[in-house]
Amino acid sequence: MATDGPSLIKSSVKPAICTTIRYCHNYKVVKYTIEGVSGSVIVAKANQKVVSELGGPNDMFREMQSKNIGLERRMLRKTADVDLKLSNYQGDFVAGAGANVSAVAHAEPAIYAEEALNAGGASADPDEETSGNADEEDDHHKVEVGARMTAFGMNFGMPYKFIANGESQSFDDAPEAIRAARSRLNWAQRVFINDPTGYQDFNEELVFAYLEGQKIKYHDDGEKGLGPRIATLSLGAAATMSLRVKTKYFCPISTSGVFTDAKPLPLPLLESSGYTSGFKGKTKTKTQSKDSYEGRMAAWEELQCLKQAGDTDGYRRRSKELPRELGLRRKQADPILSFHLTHGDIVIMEGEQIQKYLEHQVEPHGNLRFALTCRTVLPNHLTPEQLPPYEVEPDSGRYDGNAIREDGDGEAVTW
Ligand SMILES: O=C(O)CCC(=O)C(=O)O
Repeated sequence: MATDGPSLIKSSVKPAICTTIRYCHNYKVVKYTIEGVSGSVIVAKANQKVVSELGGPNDMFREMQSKNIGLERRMLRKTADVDLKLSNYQGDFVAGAGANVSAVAHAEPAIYAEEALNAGGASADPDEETSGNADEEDDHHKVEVGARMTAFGMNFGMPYKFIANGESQSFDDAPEAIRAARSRLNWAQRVFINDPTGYQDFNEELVFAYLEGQKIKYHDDGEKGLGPRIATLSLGAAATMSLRVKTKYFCPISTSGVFTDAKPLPLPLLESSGYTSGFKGKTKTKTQSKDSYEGRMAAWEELQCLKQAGDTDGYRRRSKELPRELGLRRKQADPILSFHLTHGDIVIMEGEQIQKYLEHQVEPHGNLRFALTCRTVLPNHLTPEQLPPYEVEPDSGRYDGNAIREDGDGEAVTW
């Protein structure tokens, strides 16, 4: 297992991941690319100069606690198109559902701020195994009407489909910290990804506030109608973010025991997720080699042939038979990547395949953490009724990173 270089806190990075590090504008920018999955996960670690910059993370964190920004544990919107994914935003329930977090944070903002930062830094155990949750894919079918989101949330700009219509607010009326986060995250995608052709202005910002014990369980952000880049600014307490391969791509068998027809991901990625090709399984009479990678690949190719030949019955029958023949057992993948996020850090997930093949969870460690996540909601994906009653103006792009520019930003180091 590799680590991301000299640092007090080590990330857990499995071998199928390539790590590149460079230093830029006082951020340590760590880029993870994953074998067989296009795109990348970029973690930009902020230093003291970054967090104390005028209008930067410290000022934003203070403002987020001193203004009422409408954070609530919101009811999940229940419509046919989001039904299956509602649990993306469900998790552990806390007392006082529906309460307004600003009121809590208002009580003693300064103490709260300090406690949250200290608790996050001191209590986190980044090398701890992330807890293997029950299969969230299955939870999708158990969503109850009236369920609330895990954390306290508020949305700005374009509406986001997990937030009820009419509950998003214009950036124009938002506190400065919200607008500043959007601007900084737009800057971050320009500077840290450095691919002008892929740039799309973020037009939506979902703010989550996590109080003690709240977290967001494994989910993906790959909803239809979103641009391929998602960027989050962390404020306050530390957190551990983990990514793992989705169960259906780790083990090609559905909950109902049918072969899930997707080309197997590269073996090193599966092995990094805890898969052992051709493990020895015991039957009553003999020890058999089961669930080999070659077997999975051959099964997938067989199904492609049946599909191409238009043999629907054969396809259906073999889809049911193959899991047993191959000795497949449904199993959740181990995380392939876990890293520690602290106050001021930025995470950018870039590329559709990151959302397609992987899912992520975030577990805060302190008393108060804000996650300000920006996305690009493609306007033509929304119906006229779903469009907000206000214009979402482009980000005026005020943030330019000049106050934290460093001479001689280092060469990238890759391994
Ligand atoms: O809390 C975070 O850092 C990320 C939140 C998240 O995963 C999401 O908004 O989809």
